[in-house]
Amino acid sequence: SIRNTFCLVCQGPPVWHKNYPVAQGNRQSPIDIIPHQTSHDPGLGPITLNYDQCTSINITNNGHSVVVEFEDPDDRSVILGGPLDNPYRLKQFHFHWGGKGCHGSEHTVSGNSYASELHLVHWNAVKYKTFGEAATAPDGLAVLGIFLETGDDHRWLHMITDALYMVKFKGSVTDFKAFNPKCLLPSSLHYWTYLGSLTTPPLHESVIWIVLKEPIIVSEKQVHVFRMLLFTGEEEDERIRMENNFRPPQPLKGRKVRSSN
Ligand SMILES: N/C(=N\S(N)(=O)=O)N1CCCC1
Ligand SMILES: [Zn+2]
Repeated sequence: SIRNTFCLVCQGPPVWHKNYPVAQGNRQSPIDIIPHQTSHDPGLGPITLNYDQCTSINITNNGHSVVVEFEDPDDRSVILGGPLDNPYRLKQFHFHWGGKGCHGSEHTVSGNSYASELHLVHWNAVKYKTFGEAATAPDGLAVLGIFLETGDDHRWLHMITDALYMVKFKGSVTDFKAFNPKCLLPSSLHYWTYLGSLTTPPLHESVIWIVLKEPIIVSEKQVHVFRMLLFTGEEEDERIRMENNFRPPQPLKGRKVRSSN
C-alpha cells in the first residue's frame, strides 16, 4: 500500500496520476499566483467568516497532515460572500509545511513559497447532503488558504503546536474542543480566487480556492514543531518524519485568477 502519498521515497506527487488520472486535469491545485496577471473583478465582494459558534471536536494525524475536525450538523461555522453563491460549512482545517529551512506552502506567489500553508476546508451543504458528495462536485468545496511566513511567534498557533505531541503517530487522535480558527486569520481578508482541486489524492476538481494575500507570521520554532509529527504509525518499525507534505504548483491551463480589491 502507498505508505504516504507525499514522501518522495515512497510515492510522491509525480506518480499520483497513475492511480488518479485527474492529476493531469484542467483545474488542478495548487498553482503559482502571479499578482499582476490576475484580473481585478469589482463584482467580487468581500468574504465573511461566521466562525463564532465554532465547535472543534478533535485533532488528528491522518498520515498526510495534522487535521482539526469540526462538528458540522448545521451552519454554525460558515464562509460566505466573495465568489461563493451559498454559505459553505467548515469541516476541517490542516497544514502543509516543508523540511528544515526549506519552504512548504502549496500555492506560490510569483514563484515564491512560504514556510507553510493553512487550509480551512468548507463544503456546500445547501446543494449537497454530505461532505463526500460535495467533494466530488465542481462547486462542492471552498478552501480558504492562508500563508504562514516565519518571523515572530504567533501567540495562538501555540494552541495547535502544544497539542501535536499527542498526535505524533499516523492514526492518532485527541480531543481538541472549542478552538476558533478566527485567531489564525491575518488582518486583511483581501484574496485571490480561482477554480481548482484537492491538492492530495483523490485530487477531485471540486474546490473554489480563496487564497488570502496577507500571510500570518509564525516563528521558525513553531513550524519546526510540525516536523515532530510522523508519516508512520506507532506499530511501524521505521519512523518517517512528516515534512514536505506539499504538492508543487500545477499548470494553470488557461484559468483566470481573480483578485478582490
Ligand atoms: N486535499 C484536501 N484538502 S486540500 N489540501 O486540497 O485543502 N482534502 C482531502 C480530503 C479533505 C480535504
Ligand atoms: Zn491542504
